[in-house]
Amino acid sequence: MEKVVEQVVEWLQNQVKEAGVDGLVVGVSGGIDSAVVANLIKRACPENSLGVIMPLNSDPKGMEHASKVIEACGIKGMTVDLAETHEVMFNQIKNQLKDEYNELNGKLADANLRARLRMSTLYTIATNYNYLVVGTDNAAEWYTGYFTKYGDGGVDILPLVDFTKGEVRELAKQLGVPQEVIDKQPSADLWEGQTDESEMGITYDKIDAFLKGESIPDADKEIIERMHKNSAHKRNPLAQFTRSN
Ligand SMILES: Nc1ncnc2c1ncn2[C@@H]1O[C@H](COP(=O)(O)OP(=O)(O)OC[C@H]2O[C@@H]([n+]3cccc(C(=O)O)c3)[C@H](O)[C@@H]2O)[C@@H](O)[C@H]1O
Ligand SMILES: Nc1ncnc2c1ncn2[C@@H]1O[C@H](COP(=O)(O)OP(=O)(O)OP(=O)(O)O)[C@@H](O)[C@H]1O
Ligand SMILES: [Mg+2]
Repeated sequence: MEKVVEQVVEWLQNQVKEAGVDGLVVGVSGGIDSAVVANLIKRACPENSLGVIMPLNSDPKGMEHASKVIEACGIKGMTVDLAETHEVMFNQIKNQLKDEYNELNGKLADANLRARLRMSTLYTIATNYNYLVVGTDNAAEWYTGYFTKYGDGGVDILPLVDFTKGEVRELAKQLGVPQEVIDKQPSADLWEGQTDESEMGITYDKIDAFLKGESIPDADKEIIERMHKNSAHKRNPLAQFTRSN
């Protein structure tokens, strides 16, 4: 695992060099994926790496975990609370929609706006420091499209995209991520009580097994293949939709 860590760190350093930037920034949620990325960017750019905590009426325990992650890896930290910004923006949009506001679609739109406000915050900070925005999507999230287009999917580089969720857990152990962060249920934290596996209707273990070419029940395979097909537009945004293609 240490060898794998070294390879990813070297890759990150090359990305910084090739882009001609000065460092790297990531949003730190208190979840395992961003904890791993925070550790990796600290190793890649010890003096020029930043973790941003962006609470948005978030679970306080998660924010506590985010602070612990930043402390444990020694990365520079910053907090930008987005609750007020989100409330103002969502209410203004809702007021304009008036009686055409759709409660059901509105819940998802609200959740995705949260992810997109975080993306905007990270780019504002990245531009200030001349850093790249580092994404946290792993292979399971990327394949299924379980991320918000131009939200947490709106990033410059994706160091974990080749690693299954299980492999991310191995990396987390190797990097000394706090055990409580490793052990908790993955959650996008976009609404109260949300967990990735309950929303997707499938476990990460099953998605990982599928990605490794192992056999899984047909019903699970169908879920994964449906998610993959429906999210093709997210993995290659614009390339297939420009008129020149
Ligand atoms: N065929 C197509 N061609 C081109 N564009 C297409 C399209 N179909 C939809 N679209 C566009 O894409 C939009 C839908 O995509 P998107 O906005 O991403 O929204 P959507 O995929 O509906 O929702 C995002 C999902 O990712 C989850 N998520 C988000 C953030 C973080 C995490 C996490 O794990 O932490 C998880 C979230 O809980 C939710 O299940 C549509 O509103 C439309 O604008
Ligand atoms: N409150 C937050 N503060 C800062 N960044 C956040 C916050 N919530 C989400 N993010 C960013 O969005 C990314 C996507 O969230 P996601 O839940 O997939 O990853 P995670 O929380 O790191 O791990 P897990 O999937 O195990 O919960 C996070 O990794 C992080 O970069
Ligand atoms: Mg999370």
